[in-house]
Amino acid sequence: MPPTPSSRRGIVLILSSPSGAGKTTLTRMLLQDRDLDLTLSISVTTRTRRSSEVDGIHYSFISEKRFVAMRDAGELLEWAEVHGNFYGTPRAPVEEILAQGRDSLFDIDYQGTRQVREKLGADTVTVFILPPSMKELRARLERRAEDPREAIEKRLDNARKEIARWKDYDYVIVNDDLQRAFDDLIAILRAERQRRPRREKEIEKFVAQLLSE
Ligand SMILES: Nc1nc2c(ncn2[C@@H]2O[C@H](COP(=O)(O)OP(=O)(O)O)[C@@H](O)[C@H]2O)c(=O)[nH]1
Ligand SMILES: Nc1ncnc2c1ncn2[C@@H]1O[C@H](COP(=O)(O)OP(=O)(O)O)[C@@H](O)[C@H]1O
Repeated sequence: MPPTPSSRRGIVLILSSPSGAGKTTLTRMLLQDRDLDLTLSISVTTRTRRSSEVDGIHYSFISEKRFVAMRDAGELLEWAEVHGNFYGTPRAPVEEILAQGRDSLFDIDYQGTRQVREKLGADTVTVFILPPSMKELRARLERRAEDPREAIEKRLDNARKEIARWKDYDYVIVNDDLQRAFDDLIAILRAERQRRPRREKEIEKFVAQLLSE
């Protein structure tokens, strides 16, 4: 029998970008494509919920007290303070998906990316999304109209610092045309799934069988 996709090692696909560059939009597109079989890691955050967000789907919105308790109990795979709020990735769901040889999708910042890479090494694939221009970044944040003015200004202030981290990533995509950016992401995922080290065990078995014919 040819190797099945589920017999390889799972990948943690990480998307990062400055706020407004489009990682949430691209994440939603990836999740809508059921054939890709990606599972979103739902972060916990102390940030206020936006009107478009649903608790437990986009984030789990928790108090700072609860966040600190989870962090101190070792329940977070990584965590960071971003734009004055705490964000973290619950560890257990990610471990479960990886153990099944399936892939998780993370929408986290560069500080969290570094921590995950230290812990999961070669099982991580990291992609940085850039906006086509600073003017367009501001326009997208204003069009999204989900944050108060001060929050938008804070995100724009932080954007230059975040953009400077592009060299920490395996891949960089400029999100100008959305469909083009999405197609590039899928190409990255497909190629990464075929990498020999992720499929070593299953291919070894398959080749042994081929050679025995
Ligand atoms: N380290 C870390 N960063 C996160 C996590 N969840 C979200 N973030 C990042 O926090 C930043 C702010 O996210 P959010 O409040 O949704 O704002 P947005 O980027 O403007 O949509 C983004 O850079 C996210 O990638 C997490 O669990 N851990
Ligand atoms: N390629 C694109 N062209 C135009 N608008 C876009 C593009 N990608 C995303 N947007 C819009 O920009 C805004 C910010 O995108 P979002 O995905 O929320 O960014 P992030 O999660 O990185 O903060 C949203 O209103 C989204 O619809």
